[in-house]
Amino acid sequence: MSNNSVQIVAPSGEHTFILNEEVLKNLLTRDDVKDCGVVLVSVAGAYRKGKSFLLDFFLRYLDYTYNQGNGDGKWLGVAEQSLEGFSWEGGSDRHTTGIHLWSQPFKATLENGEKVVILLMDTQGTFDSESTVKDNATVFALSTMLSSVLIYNLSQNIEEDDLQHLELFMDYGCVAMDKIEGKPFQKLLFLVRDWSYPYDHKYGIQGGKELLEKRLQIKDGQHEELQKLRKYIRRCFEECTCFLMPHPGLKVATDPKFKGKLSDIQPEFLESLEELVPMVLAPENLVAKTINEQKVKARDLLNYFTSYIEIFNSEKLPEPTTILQATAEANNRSAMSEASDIYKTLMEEICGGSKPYIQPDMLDKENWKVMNKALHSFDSKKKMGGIEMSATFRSELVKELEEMYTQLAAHNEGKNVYRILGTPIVFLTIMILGYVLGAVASTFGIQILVAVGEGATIGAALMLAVWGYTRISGNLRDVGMQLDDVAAKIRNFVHQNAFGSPYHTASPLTATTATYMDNKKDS
Ligand SMILES: Nc1nc2c(ncn2[C@@H]2O[C@H](COP(=O)(O)OP(=O)(O)OP(=O)(O)O)[C@@H](O)[C@H]2O)c(=O)[nH]1
Ligand SMILES: [Mg+2]
Repeated sequence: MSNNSVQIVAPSGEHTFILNEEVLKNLLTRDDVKDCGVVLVSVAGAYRKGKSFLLDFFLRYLDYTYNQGNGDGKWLGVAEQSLEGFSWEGGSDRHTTGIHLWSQPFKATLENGEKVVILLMDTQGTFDSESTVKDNATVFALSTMLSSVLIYNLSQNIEEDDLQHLELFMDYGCVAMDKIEGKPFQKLLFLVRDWSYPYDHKYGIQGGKELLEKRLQIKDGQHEELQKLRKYIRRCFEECTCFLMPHPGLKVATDPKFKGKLSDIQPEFLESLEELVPMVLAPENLVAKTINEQKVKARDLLNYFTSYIEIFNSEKLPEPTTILQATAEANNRSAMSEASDIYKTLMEEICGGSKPYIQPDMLDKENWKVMNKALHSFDSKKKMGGIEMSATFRSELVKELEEMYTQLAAHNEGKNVYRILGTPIVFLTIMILGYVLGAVASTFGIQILVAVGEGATIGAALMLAVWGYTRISGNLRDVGMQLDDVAAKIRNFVHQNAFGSPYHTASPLTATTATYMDNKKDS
């Protein structure tokens, strides 16, 4: 595997986080990736509990299955191979900081035919000695909000405080549930490492389900807060499950020279991996990210990352309503950038750089059609935040498209040979006509017309010479512009008399913001 992990969110000293937007953009807006759905698998939880180590087995599976196209189940690799990918190591101090993604999105097709990319996310462990509550909440929030599968990595058991760390999101989910369609999050997998009681509940998914059932049970006499938390965990996630992992053996846990060789790992740990990893990543088990029942595309993720980082950096700990607001804004912004992309692509085909000049009136009509298509794409997306928020983003979109059109129209004008050469053509034409008139008039001996013809020829030649001088030297620019003006007036006069309308080169925006807004009301 020639790829590596990239740190997309980095701690910045002041207990805030910096988004590495450039790297994330390169990853998510690649042409072959940006329009795909996203399966984002994130592993979060306390530090030093084998999160990065586990993800490297996920990588092996993805590489074997999706890059090499194998399906024979022999993805674990050979006994003596070291385990590489996301950086992991032994020791008591925290290792991973911020948030990392694997630099290669793996491509897959869901059973419904939808194309997706699978992204793996490794996160900074919570509760190390250097992080504040807010640092932990930020990393955990980003994992929860952005992933379609959240693997909550726990050590030995599911304890009450493990559940309480989910509380912020359950409050968010509770606020969100009234405002959005569907459940706020997709899949939550409690992964219990070093499970030591297989005689109570067996290793694997079955034992995990039994344990989770017990831990999420609502009992009489239980504190109201505990009951509420349990109810919401189930209500906020479409699927909530648990897996019990055996201890990997002393070499893994205590040997500083351990490099991840399979031969050094307890066989029952490897057997559990063979059950766990395909359960998350096999083609038939992939869960794509949705928000408000809408598929989230790779490029949309960028908007969500940006919005969430902003609120988590700017407030002490954001209120659930603020998180919801940020989600709704990112959701509208995604619809907006998709519409704007549609406009750009379609207009590029009509008047892009390599396309020839197009009549301004025609361009205006095409713009009207394309703009309506783009706005239709925005309008037809199910959006969060209500009509008012969507109307604000819509008018921002219209403004953006109009600005793009002004630039495109100006660029189109730049290709108009007649406009560039308009002034000299007018003066040259007058010179030729004057000369012809003089010649014809002299044949018939009409002296007055001879004088007019010669006067026109000399006058036009003089104007042409002065115009040429102003353009070449850059001096007397006002005079040059006045001559352009004279030529334009003559041209318009002729056009008006010949075709009944003046010749115009500038392309006025006939479709204004108000017109588009009216259009929306009608539709
Ligand atoms: N006991 C135990 N140790 C494990 C397990 N999996 C990995 N380890 C060991 O745990 C140590 C830490 O592994 P990492 O993957 O770096 O842990 P992490 O959770 O990513 O740690 P941070 O990045 O600091 O949050 C390594 O020495 C691994 O060999 C496990 O299931 N049980
Ligand atoms: Mg780690």
